[in-house]
Amino acid sequence: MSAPVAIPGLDRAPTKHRRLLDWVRETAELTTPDAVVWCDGSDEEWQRLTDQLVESGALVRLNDELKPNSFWARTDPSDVARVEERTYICSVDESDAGPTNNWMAPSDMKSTMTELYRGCMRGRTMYVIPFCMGPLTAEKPMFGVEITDSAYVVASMRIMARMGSAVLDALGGDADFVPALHSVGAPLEPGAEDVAWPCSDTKYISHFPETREIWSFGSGYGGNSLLGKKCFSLRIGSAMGRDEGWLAEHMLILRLTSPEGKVYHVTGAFPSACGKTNLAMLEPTIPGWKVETLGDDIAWMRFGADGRLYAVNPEYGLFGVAPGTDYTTNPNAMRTIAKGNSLFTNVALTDDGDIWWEGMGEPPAHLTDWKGRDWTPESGELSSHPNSRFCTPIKQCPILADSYEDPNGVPIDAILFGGRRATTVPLVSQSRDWAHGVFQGATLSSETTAAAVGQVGVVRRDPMAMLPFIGYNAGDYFRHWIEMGKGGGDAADTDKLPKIFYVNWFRRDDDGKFLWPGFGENSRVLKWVVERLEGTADAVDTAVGHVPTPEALDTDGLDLTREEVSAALAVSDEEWRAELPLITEWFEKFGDKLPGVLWAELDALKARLGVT
Ligand SMILES: O=C(O)CSc1cccnc1C(=O)O
Ligand SMILES: [Mn+2]
Repeated sequence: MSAPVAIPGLDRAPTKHRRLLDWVRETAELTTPDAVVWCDGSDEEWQRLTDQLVESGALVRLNDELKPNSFWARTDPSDVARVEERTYICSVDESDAGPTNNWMAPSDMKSTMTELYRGCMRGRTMYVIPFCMGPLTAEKPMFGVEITDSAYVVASMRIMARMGSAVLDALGGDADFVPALHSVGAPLEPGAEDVAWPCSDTKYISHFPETREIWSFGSGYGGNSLLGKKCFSLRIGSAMGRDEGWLAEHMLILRLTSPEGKVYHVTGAFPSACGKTNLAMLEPTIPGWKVETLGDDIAWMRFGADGRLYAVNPEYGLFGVAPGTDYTTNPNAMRTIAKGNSLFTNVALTDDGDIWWEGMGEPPAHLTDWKGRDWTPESGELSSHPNSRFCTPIKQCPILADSYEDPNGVPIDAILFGGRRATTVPLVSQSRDWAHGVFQGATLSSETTAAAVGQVGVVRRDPMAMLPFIGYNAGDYFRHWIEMGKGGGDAADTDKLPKIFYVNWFRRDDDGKFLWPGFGENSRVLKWVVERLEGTADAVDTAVGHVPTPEALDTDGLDLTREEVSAALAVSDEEWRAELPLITEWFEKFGDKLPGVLWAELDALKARLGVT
């Protein structure tokens, strides 16, 4: 039995949690950091870490007058987005990962990654971050512990999740937690000068659903390293939901209040960088309507005793796409970041110590771009990376709903599935019933964005906007959605289920011009959704669901002709007949895993389109 390794900080663990202590020790002995720090989430810790990051050149402190207690970071240009081709679901059986996930046998992945982790934290500090996804007051708090060698990750996790001493205390001596191991994969040789953004060309973002573990190596950025977000709350969370009868979804949550004072809650699933944050923080353009935010990216939905589906946002911050965000497109996001306490990554830095990105109107005469270079409007390049992000506390959002911290969540009245299609998909349609809504979600299609490495603008299936985040076989995931449609809680009544709608803000005319103004005007679509819930709005029964008549949509004050509104709402049977073989090809990927009810929905669509 080798003598326990003496690593400073390892034995100053402020916990008696045996499994946690053993895991931290094993990891320290494998990765051999110079020190271990148990993160407490305090202001002092934030100050110490950000000072250290500024000192190392990883962060630039912004002008306190302009963005108090906020910082600018630049990644290595090779580490700018989620790496889907290096993201793995390592289920015991390959069939449980399914055709939309990369798979490696758990034992093989662990052997491979153990060798990568061996000594990888040399010269660095190993931080232990106890965190909780969702309120600590939940009946069953969803604990995680992230081990990382990145102080940037610690600072970001303090914004994005409940973390530190309060979580460690709540963990007690034996609470369950999801162990999440992260390293930037860049050991620091003695005397070597550190780089501002350490990372590795070798990247693995691996998930072990059966044992609820996460192992990440080589990337310091976003969903690859803030492991409470996509890795825990969606990929591991979705497997938990499958096993326990709830849903972990890539959805915003908003509260909508009508002029009459009636309150509705809406969740919306939109692919990455397709406007979830904007919709979650919407400023309605129609009088008397109010939107309040509960979350912009992730929703956990469970049945309440009353048989309604209740949603909670497990996150504590907003990690939004910066470019395109400004006081016209998302004033509430701008007001949130204006309060400070935020991190900005891969945006541009102004000469007076503020941030700037494309979409903020006229650019300053000079900027420092996301690569650290001098930039002028004549540079001919973007000042900010398309996937650059603001990371800011959700509590600073001026329209945060007062029910945000309710551990039971809010009752959902409507679910929106949002695609990003230039053609074919109408502005909004209501599903015929739950099964048809699941069919709409399962066949959601979108043009790809910069949120993930790869080509932009390619149309791909993105079921429930969860394609990169389903932690198991997508065919089983569709089945789980169908099962959820049987209702739950003490009053399992399908009438209590949310109604499902399919929206598309991105349709264009033949000249490529958007047919719908979007942004705050999307409140008009929310109004029609509510009126459908109340049974007061007209609709045309089309092959793809109930679509508003042009008159049923409140377009007062909009500079749109009736023809333009009709074009946005149009359902072309010919265009949808062209979709049929693509949907068939998509469904065939899942073989016998695909629920028969979805084949039946496709047959019904064919019949409505006059295809035998
Ligand atoms: O994680 C990243 O690097 C960007 S991707 C992302 C970040 C925040 C919220 N959602 C996403 C996404 O891809 O859906
Ligand atoms: Mn997202």
